[in-house]
Amino acid sequence: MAIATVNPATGETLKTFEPHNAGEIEERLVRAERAFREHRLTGFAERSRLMHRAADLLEEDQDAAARMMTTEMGKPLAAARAEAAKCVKAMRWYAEHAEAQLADEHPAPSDVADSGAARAFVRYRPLGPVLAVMPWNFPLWQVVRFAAPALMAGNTGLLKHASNVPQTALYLEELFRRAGFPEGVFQTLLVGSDAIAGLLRDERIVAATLTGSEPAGRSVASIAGDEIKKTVLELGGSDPYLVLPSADLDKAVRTAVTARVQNAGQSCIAAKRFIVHTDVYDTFTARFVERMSALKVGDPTADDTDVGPLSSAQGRSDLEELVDDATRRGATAQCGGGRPLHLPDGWYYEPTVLTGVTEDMRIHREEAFGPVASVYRVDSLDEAVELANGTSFGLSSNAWTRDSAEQERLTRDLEAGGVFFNGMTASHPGLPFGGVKRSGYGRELAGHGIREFCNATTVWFGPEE
Ligand SMILES: O=CCCC(=O)O
Repeated sequence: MAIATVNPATGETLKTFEPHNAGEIEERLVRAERAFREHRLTGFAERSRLMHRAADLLEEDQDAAARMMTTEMGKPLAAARAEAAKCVKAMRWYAEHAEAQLADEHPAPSDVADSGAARAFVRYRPLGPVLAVMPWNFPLWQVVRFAAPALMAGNTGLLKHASNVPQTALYLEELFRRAGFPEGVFQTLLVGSDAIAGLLRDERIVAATLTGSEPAGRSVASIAGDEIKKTVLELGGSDPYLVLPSADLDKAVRTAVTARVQNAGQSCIAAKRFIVHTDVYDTFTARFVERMSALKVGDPTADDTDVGPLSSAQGRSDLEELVDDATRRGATAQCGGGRPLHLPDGWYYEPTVLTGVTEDMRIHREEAFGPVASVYRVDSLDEAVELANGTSFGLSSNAWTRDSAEQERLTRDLEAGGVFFNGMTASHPGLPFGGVKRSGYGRELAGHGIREFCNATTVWFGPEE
């Protein structure tokens, strides 16, 4: 895939970029390693000062950065502005909390004595240059949620961003440089995915993080595993959204729409499978279809647009195939189900609600990366849990119930990295984020995220001290 900015609203190629050649990649690896030697020795106060500066700069750039994202991957401008603001918040959050999160840990005195030590503690030390392979769907946020903790911990970062967001990738490198981070602390590699294997095998790269598809995760994890290098993987999701009889139905319907069509449905944590108890199924489905049909699909730069184009022609045809497969096998599109006729240019797809989805349909098993919801009817909580867990994914989950016994049961039984009650899944700097099963492993954000790329070093002093 060429490294290029192609406007998803028009299909027009706006700018193309030459990939870095072998020499340019080598220069960046040298710089990353050299920068790590210095950066690991800087204190938290200095790193925090620089991270705050990066946050301030991004805040000043919010509008321009948002326009860049909208042009490169098609999200509505308001959503792009919100993404930039979320990055600012996360940078400030790590600037303020990293030191406490990486403070020395002191084991129980009885365990220290039992180990024969006069004293012992755990220190979190940085690992080195980390490769970040990142996707286009949240082109700033996916990177910042890696970079803010990684840089605050004393690591250096090398970004291989998706090939359709090169301007955002270069902007991020420039942002950290303008903030004052020394040369080499954060760099963008303009390379295709064919360069990833070589980077992972390079001894200067010590670890990797990837947000992307399951095949991409498998490939990165297998090479990194072969090299005995730590990885964090955040892969796809097909999050369930349970609606049970005690739900506040108005809120459950309104939130369901946002949860499904955020980012034109191109979010790993978007709710995708709506599992609705039979007592409220008819009302929920009718109101959900009504609201999904009323969404305004169109120009992502217009203020009143709810749903922009999908990011690529390929993304749209993948989605079309899933929906066509389902309807061919007997599912019903209660609304949508195709391209909006009034938008012949650009990669638009209508908000779609499918009912009658069955196990033999691809959409039942695969991630629908676009504004397409599958609604299922269930007769009991047991059936809802079984259906919710009947997927290879386990990123997050949502449940609408005001019954505390049901909440307890779902907290115990839903196979996912998150269980969100009476609201929709959203990431937050202070809450760990990640999945189980084929949605990946490891955690981003919060203290869990910053410690992923640290060496938890046991420091032990014998009695002779
Ligand atoms: O695509 C997954 C990440 C979405 C988010 O963090 O809001």
